[in-house]
Amino acid sequence: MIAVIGGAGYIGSHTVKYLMQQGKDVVVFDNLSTGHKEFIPSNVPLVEGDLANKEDLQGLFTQYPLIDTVVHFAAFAYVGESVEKPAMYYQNNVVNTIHLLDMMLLYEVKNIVFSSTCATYGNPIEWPITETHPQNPINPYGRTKLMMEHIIEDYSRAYGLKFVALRYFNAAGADSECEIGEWHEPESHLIPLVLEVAIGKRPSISIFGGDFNTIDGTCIRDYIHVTDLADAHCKAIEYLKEHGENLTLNLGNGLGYSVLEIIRMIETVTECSIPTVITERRSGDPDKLIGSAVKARELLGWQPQYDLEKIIETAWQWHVKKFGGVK
Ligand SMILES: NC(=O)c1ccc[n+]([C@@H]2O[C@H](COP(=O)([O-])OP(=O)(O)OC[C@H]3O[C@@H](n4cnc5c(N)ncnc54)[C@H](O)[C@@H]3O)[C@@H](O)[C@H]2O)c1
Ligand SMILES: O=c1ccn([C@@H]2O[C@H](COP(=O)(O)OP(=O)(O)O[C@H]3O[C@H](CO)[C@H](O)[C@H](O)[C@H]3O)[C@@H](O)[C@H]2O)c(=O)[nH]1
Repeated sequence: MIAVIGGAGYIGSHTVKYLMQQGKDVVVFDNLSTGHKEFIPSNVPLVEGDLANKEDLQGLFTQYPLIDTVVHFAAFAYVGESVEKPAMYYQNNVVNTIHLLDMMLLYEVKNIVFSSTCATYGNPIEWPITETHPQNPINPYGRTKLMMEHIIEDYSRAYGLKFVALRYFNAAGADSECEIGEWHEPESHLIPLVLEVAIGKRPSISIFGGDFNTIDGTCIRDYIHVTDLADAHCKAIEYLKEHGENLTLNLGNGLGYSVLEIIRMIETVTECSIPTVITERRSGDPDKLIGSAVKARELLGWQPQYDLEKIIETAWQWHVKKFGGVK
């Protein structure tokens, strides 16, 4: 059985849906701090609990003794907030994750798939970024994730835990059946914010900086569909069971798009014109993040299915369904 920690959140809920479609046995553990109960399929049990409380975790592992694998999404993930409130981030992303690891050891659960991030690379020095690229995160959020990568490695060496650490690039898009999608409160990610302009909820999109060292002066990112991420998790779980070998993998499409290119693609897909305002840079934004996912393709046989247009189409369908009609 697979315990999905943070399974009511954006990437977690898409992974739960995908795992169920693959016939896996799943239980969700979530405190619903940023997740949504309605994102969990009715046939999947939810243990409402907080990683901060070891008793809640004991409850999970005693109630579901068949758990042999944990997929761990639960974390705080706003870069800006992590700069203002680092204590909150170190507590939830590091201390609370250590609780989870300790409880896994106590209940002899040996396999973990961990959500890491391209934010652990900081300002890259070469592209595409491979897994061996130096990791020098430039904000507390990225540092919490890098610390957890190291802690998990140490637990593996000393206590025999087996792990796959997945460094996602920019997760985007929604379930193609439009049952679930991206719903962060507050929303800070580019694509959903631009879609809010398209549905008339905001007058314009702020472009955070027009003087980056890129083709058009705006930041370049590697966007990867959330269902492609879900598929990679499923393959990572199978890999751990078959090979019992630790892995650290980038998950991205290997293609970079600037903020302006994203806005143009959204204008094409939505057939709406998007007013833009160039503002100050947001602190901690590297110019360009483009990942190499060659290792994930080779070792997991992972093949992303969604290009940028499909990513935006699914995000748009979900956005209109969830947040209202077109202006
Ligand atoms: N969204 C991205 O682009 C992106 C990119 C790279 C990495 N990540 C990582 O992926 C993971 C999931 O991101 P997301 O966008 O789905 O976030 P999310 O906020 O939608 O999901 C996180 C889930 O964890 C739960 N949670 C948080 N703290 C908890 C706790 N103490 N106890 C129990 N449950 C708790 C929340 O309620 C929520 O359901 C995070 O670890 C994030 O750092 C996300
Ligand atoms: O209103 C906005 C929002 C974003 N952006 C720009 O759009 C790009 C993408 O920004 P997002 O906020 O959508 O995503 P990030 O690139 O900041 O993603 C980072 O934060 C995520 C956590 O939510 C993940 O961890 C990810 O790995 C990490 O790189 C950035 O250049 C950002 O400056 C704007 O110009 N205007």
